[in-house]
Amino acid sequence: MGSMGKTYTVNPIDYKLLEEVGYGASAVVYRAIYIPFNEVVAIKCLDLDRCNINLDDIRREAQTMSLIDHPNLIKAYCSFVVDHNLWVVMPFMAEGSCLHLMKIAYSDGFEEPAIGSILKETLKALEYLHRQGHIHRDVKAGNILLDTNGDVKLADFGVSACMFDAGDRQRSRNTFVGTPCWMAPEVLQPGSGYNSKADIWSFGITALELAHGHAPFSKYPPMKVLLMTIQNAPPGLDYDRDKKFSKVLKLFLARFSQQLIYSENAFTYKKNCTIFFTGLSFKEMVAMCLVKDQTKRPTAGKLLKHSFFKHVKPPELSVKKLFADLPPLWNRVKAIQLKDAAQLALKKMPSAEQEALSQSEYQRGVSAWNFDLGDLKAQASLVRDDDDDILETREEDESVKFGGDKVTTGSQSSSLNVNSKSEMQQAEYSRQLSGGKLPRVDNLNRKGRLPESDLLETSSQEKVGWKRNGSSTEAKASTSENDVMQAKAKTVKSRQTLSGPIMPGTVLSHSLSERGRTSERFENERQPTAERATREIRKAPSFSGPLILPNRASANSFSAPIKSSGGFRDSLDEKPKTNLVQIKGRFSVTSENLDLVKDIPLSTVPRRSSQSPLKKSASVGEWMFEPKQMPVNNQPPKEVNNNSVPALLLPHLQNLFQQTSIQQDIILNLLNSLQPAEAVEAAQNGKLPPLPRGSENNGSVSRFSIYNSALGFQILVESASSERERSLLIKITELQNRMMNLTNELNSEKLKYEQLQQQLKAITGGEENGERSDVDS
Ligand SMILES: Nc1ncnc2c1ncn2[C@@H]1O[C@H](COP(=O)(O)OP(=O)(O)OP(=O)(O)O)[C@@H](O)[C@H]1O
Repeated sequence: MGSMGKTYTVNPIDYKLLEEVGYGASAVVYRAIYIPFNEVVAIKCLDLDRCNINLDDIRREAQTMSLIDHPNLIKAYCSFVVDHNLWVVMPFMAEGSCLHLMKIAYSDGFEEPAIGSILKETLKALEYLHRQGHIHRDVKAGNILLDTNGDVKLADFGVSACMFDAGDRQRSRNTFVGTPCWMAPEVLQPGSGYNSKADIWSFGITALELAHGHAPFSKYPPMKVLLMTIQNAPPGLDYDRDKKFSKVLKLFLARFSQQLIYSENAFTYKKNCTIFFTGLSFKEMVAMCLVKDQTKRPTAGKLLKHSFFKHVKPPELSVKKLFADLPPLWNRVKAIQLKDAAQLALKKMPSAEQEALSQSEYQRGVSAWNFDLGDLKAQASLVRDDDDDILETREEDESVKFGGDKVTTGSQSSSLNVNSKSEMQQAEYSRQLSGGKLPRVDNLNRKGRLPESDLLETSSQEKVGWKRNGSSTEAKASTSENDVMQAKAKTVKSRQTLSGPIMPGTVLSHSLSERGRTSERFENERQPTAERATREIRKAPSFSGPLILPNRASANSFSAPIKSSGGFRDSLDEKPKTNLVQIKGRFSVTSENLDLVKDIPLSTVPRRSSQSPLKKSASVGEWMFEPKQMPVNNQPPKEVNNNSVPALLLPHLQNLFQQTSIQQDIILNLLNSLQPAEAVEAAQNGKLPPLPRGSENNGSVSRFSIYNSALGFQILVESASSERERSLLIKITELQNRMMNLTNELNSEKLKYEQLQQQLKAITGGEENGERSDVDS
C-alpha cells in the first residue's frame, strides 16, 4: 500500500529506472517512474551480494519504513527482490540529501535559519520514532532528505533498531551500529548499552555538520574518530573559528560597544539581537546533545522545546530557497561523483584504485571487526597525519574547536571549490542529454512527472541498471579530465590521513565475496580510468555508511605490528614513556641515550682543528702541544637521535687518536733533540725511528727508563748530564704518562663505540624488520 491508499505493485517491469540520485554504503538510489501511475518515485537498490547487512536487517528496514507514518519520515511504498537486489520503492525527494546539497553548494554549511528548520523537522521525526520504540542509529546530514517545496524527511532505516524487540521494552542495545563521526560514545563502549539518547548525540553532531559543512573529526580515519569520540571532550561550536557565527557576533558586539545598536531602528536592532541570541542558543542546544553521559541528554521531545527551536521559520521559507537556481538532483550527484573522482586522481596515490578498494573493503569489512579497544588504540597510534593534521588535532583536542574557515577535507565534503551553479550547467551534460542516452531532463519537472511523449521515448530505451552506457562514460571521462585540470589550477588541500596503515582493507579482503570482486576487477579493467574512478568513488565510503560492529570474533583484529611513529604521540598512545626525553622522527630519545652521550668526557677531549695543535716552543724542544678544549656539546637534546650518537662519538675518538699520535710525535721530537745514545742504538735495532743528531746533547746522560705500554717498547736512556736535559726528560716522562692515559681512554672509548655500533645495528635491524612487516601488511 502506498501513498493516499495507492497500491504499488511488486513487479519490476512496472518501474522504469532513470538516473542515479544517490549512493550509500550498501545501496544505489535511482529516480524512477512507476509506470501505472506515471509517477516519479525513488528506488533504493540494495545489492544483496555486496552488502554486509543480513536479510533480517533489510526486512526490518523495509518493515519499519512501511509501518511508520510521519510527515518527516520517508515511508516505503513497497519492496521486493530483483535478481540479487532488493528494491525499496519510496517517495522521491527531489533535492536529495543535505549532505549532497552542502557538497555542491554550501561547503561551509547552511545559514542559521535553514539549519534551524532542518533540525526542527528532523527532531520531530526522531521524537515520533522514539515514541514508537525505534532508535534510528544513523542520524546524519546524508540521511536528511529535502524536497523542492522545502519538505524535510529523515531517511535510511537500514540500521534502525526496535527497542521493543522480543517484548523487552526499553532494553538497552549492545550492537555497534552507526557511522563513526556521528556515533555516540556509549555506542562505542562495549557492553555499556545504549538507547534512543544515542540518536540525540548523532543529532548534535548533525547540527554541527549542517553549521560547518562537515562533521567534527570527519577528516580522520574511522578508528581515530572512534577513539576521539571516546577520549576527547565532546565537540562543540566555536565562534572564533566559525565564520558564520563569528561574523554576526563580532558585528553585534562592535555595534553594541559603540552604542550603535540603540540608534538603529527597532527592526534592525531586533533582528541583530535575534541572530545573536539564536547563535548562543544554538551552541547551547548542541552542547545539551553532546553530553557524554547519555542520561544527561534531553529527549527529543524536550529538545524540541529548547529556545533555539522557538523562532525557527517554516521550512518552505528557509529551506526552499536553498535550491534556487540549482540544476536537477541527478546532475548534481553526477557532478559530485566527478568531483570526487577528480580529487582522487589529484591525490596521485600509488594506486587510486587500491585506495578506493581498500576503503570499500573497510566499509564491508567493518562489520567483521572485532571491537577491541586496545587494538583500536594501537592502530590509532599508527595513524600518520601531516603536521597540519597534528596541529589541528591538538587544537581540537585542547579546545574542541572546528575549522569553519578551513578548506573542508575528508569524505564528507569536497575540497574543490566547484561553483556549482555555473559549472553544473556544463556542456557535458547537454552532450549527454542530447546524446539521447539519458532521458531529456529538461522536459521533466523537478518533482518528476514525465510528459507522456518522454515516457514513451524512455520506455523504449534500455533500462539504466548498475552499469552505465558508453556515451555517458565517454562524456564523464572528458569531464573528469576537465575537472582534474580545473582542480589543478586551484589550491587543493587533499586529505591525506586515509592512506595510513590503518586501512583495514588490507587485512579484510576475505570479507568481500571473491566472485563479486573478480567481476568488479574485470569490469574495472575494461572501463576508462575516469569511469573507474567514479565507480570507485561511489563504492568508496564517505564514512557516511553505517558502521556495524557486531560482537563476533574476527581474524581481523589489527595484526599490524606496532611501531614508533613520528606522528601522533598523544593521549591515545599508552606505551610506557619512562625516560622519554624527546621525540624526533621515528626515534625517541630516552634519558638512557642522553646518559650515554653524557658519559663521553666531552669537555676534556680536544677538538680536531684545522690549525695544527703543534706550535713551536722553546721549552719543549722544537714543538709543544697545545691542546684545544672540545666545547661542551651545546646542541639541545632534540638534535640527538640514535642515529647521531655514534656519529657524535666518532670525532671525539678521532681526536683522541690524533692527540695520542701528536704526543708520540712530540716525544719523538724530544728524543730526537736529546739524541741519547741508547735511543740511537734502539733506533738502530729497529725499536725506535731513527733520531736526528742534535747539537745540545753531549752524550753524558743519566740512565732513565721510559716505558710506553701502548707502543710496547722501553727506552732506557742515560740520565742527561745537564740540568736542562734532566728537566726535558721529566717532561718526556709526563708526556709519556699522559699519552698512556690517553691511550687507555682511547681504548675504552673504542670499546664503547663498538658497543654502540652493535646497539645501533640491533635498533636499525629492528626498525627495518618493522618497516618490512608494515609494507607486507
Ligand atoms: N527517496 C529519496 N529521494 C531522493 N534521494 C534519495 C532518496 N533516498 C536516498 N536518496 C539519496 O541516496 C543517498 C543514499 O541513500 P541511503 O542513505 O538510503 O543509502 P545507504 O546505502 O543506506 O547509505 P548509508 O548507509 O551510507 O547511509 C542518500 O544520501 C540520498 O542522497
